[in-house]
Amino acid sequence: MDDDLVLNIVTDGNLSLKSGSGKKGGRWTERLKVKRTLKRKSRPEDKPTRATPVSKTSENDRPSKKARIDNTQTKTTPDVPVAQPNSSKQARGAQPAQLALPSRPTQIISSLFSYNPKVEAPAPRPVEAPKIIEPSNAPLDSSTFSGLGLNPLLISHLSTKMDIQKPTAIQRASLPVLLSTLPSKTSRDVFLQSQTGSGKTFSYLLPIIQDLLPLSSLSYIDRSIGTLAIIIAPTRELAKQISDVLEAILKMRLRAEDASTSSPDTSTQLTRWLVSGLLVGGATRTHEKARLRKGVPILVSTPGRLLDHLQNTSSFNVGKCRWLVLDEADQLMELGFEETITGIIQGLDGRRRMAKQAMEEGRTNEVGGWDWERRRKTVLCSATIREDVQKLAGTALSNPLMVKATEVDKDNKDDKLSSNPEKSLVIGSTTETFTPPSQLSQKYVTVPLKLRLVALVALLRKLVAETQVRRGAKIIVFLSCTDSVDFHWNLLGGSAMDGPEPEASSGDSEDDSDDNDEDKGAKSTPNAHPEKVEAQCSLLPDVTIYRLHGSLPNNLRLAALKGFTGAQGKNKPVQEMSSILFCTSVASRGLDLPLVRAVIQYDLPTEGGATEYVHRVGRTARAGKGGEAWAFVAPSEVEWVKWVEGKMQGEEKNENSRVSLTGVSVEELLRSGFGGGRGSEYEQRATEVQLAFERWVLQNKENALLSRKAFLSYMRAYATHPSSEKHIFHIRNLHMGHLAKAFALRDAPKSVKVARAPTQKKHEVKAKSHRTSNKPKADGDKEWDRDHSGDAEKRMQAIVRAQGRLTKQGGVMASTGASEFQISGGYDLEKLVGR
Ligand SMILES: Nc1ncnc2c1ncn2[C@@H]1O[C@H](COP(=O)(O)OP(=O)(O)OP(=O)(O)O)[C@@H](O)[C@H]1O
Repeated sequence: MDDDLVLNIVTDGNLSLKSGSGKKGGRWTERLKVKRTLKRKSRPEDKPTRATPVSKTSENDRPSKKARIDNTQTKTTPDVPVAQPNSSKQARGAQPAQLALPSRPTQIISSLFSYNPKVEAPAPRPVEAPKIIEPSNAPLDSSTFSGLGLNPLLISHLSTKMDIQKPTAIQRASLPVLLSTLPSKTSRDVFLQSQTGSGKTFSYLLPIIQDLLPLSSLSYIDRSIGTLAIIIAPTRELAKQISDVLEAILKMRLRAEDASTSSPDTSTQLTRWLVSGLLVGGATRTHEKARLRKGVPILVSTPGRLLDHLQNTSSFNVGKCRWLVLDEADQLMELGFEETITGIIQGLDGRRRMAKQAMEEGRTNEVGGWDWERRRKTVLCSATIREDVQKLAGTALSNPLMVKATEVDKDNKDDKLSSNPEKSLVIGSTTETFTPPSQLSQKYVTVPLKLRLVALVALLRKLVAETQVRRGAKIIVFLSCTDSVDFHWNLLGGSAMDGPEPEASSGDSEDDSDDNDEDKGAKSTPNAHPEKVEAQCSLLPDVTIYRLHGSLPNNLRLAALKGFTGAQGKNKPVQEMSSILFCTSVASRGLDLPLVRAVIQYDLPTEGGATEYVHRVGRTARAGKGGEAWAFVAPSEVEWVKWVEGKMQGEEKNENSRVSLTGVSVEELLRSGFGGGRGSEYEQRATEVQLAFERWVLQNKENALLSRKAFLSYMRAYATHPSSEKHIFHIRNLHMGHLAKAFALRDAPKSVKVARAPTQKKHEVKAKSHRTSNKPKADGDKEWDRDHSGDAEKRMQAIVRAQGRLTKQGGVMASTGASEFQISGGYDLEKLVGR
């Protein structure tokens, strides 16, 4: 028997020591070690107790003794009787004699509540009268759409059909500029910058529609005029969302209800030629070409697909295009679309020149009278003015005006904007800070690694319970990688408190690694329900759980979003449906998911730092509504709180506008999630939940693989925090054994080594030093590493970046992964390779 096993087993004081003391042979040091161990075990005061927290939280602080878990043994917790797993090793009868287990063996599992690093209690919140915080992105009472010059047909439609009564600050600032009837040659491009959820979409859609609407009174204008406005969005989801809003506006009545009105805008008979179209790939090219040939006056598209049609679809009539909108510019840049956009602008210019020339030379059947002098107006929208966004603005915009909600707000008070729109508009503010809406309540909880999973469940239960009484709760949980999303979604959807007894080992034991891969299912699909995105969880009754990430096919991604927002509610109204979305950062930008009550950053952003944090929390507290943001912070990451507050605060020293996160203790959270009860009752309930999760992982090899994969991908994602954040997020600060608990594993998977970029390898080597075993890597792990060496999300971004580069350079693409990520379809890449 291995000495380590004896040393690390927490035993019952009544256990017989006899059999273990009879060790014969081996070196004398080993014999002495065994003797001492057994002696220690016989002293009751040496038994580890639950209330033995080990202190310190600083960088290299690790619990002085790790509660090693041995999944080859049967084990017990101090409090909770546990179902008996049939680990394969145990099934082979390797240990019982030496351990002299009680006749009805119970399982020993390291307690969730012992050996955690001490976490400093959050500073007590000062008791002060509740402040009334003015929402910073809400519609304004002081302004009306008609005062801004919006067409009465649009105003009436917004008000009666879309419940939009007053403009938001960015709409009040931008509409006068974008609706302005300045001479066409002097009209300027616009950079729209405003907080998340402040209504940027209406800010450009309304002016576009108002501009094109008068054409509807010309009898000879129909769809064959081609595309007059193009809106580019970085992802399919976003493009679809914009297209839905556009369609909703275009359903407007084309005649005022009171047709007797004297307004020329409302009395003229308008034709319904103004329709929208969506180009995002996925549909067959022939089908898309047919739609373009018919004519799509307002087009919403992702960049790659648009460039493809500009280069290859001759019937794409876009020579008269008057508007180009680049939405979510910061994400367009992050995904490497800069060169694609340059290509699009060149393509549009080229088509315009050709169309004009054809007209001048009489080579076209089109009717004359088009204002060819009018230049195309480009609008760039972004929540941030980062350097790369400014770079894009420099390329795409000509002589731009910057419209910012706050600055123009100040000016509006003096009534200056309407008379001189350019006065307050400056480009290139360098002291820019990016803050969430003021009414958003931001909280953080410092959670020891072992408690992460149960703390997440507790928080979800708390948030659901708080809102379910009155209305449905919609909660978004951000995770760092696709594997982790799949695991958590499957785990919550699959585990049951009274779940079945496990049938197989977790796949972490030595025995598994000796097995043939095919036998143990290592090659089976790791995702238990590859075609599903919807699940129910017994711990969260009446709540539907969805998942969303870049590796899901497009139809499932859209189904997840639709389901989450409640569009599929059967018996209940949308606002009463409770749902939770587990997702990666793919859902962090631009998506407007109505009624989101809370955003949980279970994993803090690995890329994008504070900006990404603000984008993610911006999925709630939209358009002046309330919302909560929760961040899970590990004990070694506490410095992050001050760091992110500082980033959001910027150079602003005004105490009244302080951006701060409120600390909540993990005990308080667990109590509220698992029922207050007396004393530490919540600990017992949390432990039961943890055990139910661990049983689920032990239940079959597929679950075990999901869990291990998620653990390893999490580690890889963690290692990608930029070097400027390494003082907060360093892999060496993570206790592997404790982290394993957060993936319902009873021990850390044996390998985190993956063939990756050199910088990452460095971290992985360090991570390896924390492994509980130095034994050679199991074959199964090698196989796994080879097959899953990259996090899907990262690969997606790399492919998209490469695509952006290749568009311009005509380089060679080694792999065509686009279809895997459904970004722009394999065809685009094949074509690029061919060029
Ligand atoms: N004037 C308004 N009154 C009420 N609600 C509005 C108004 N304008 C927009 N909204 C709503 O506000 C929400 C956010 O709008 P939108 O998605 O355009 O924000 P955004 O500024 O683009 O946010 P992000 O930067 O996160 O993409 C939407 O649900 C929209 O319907």
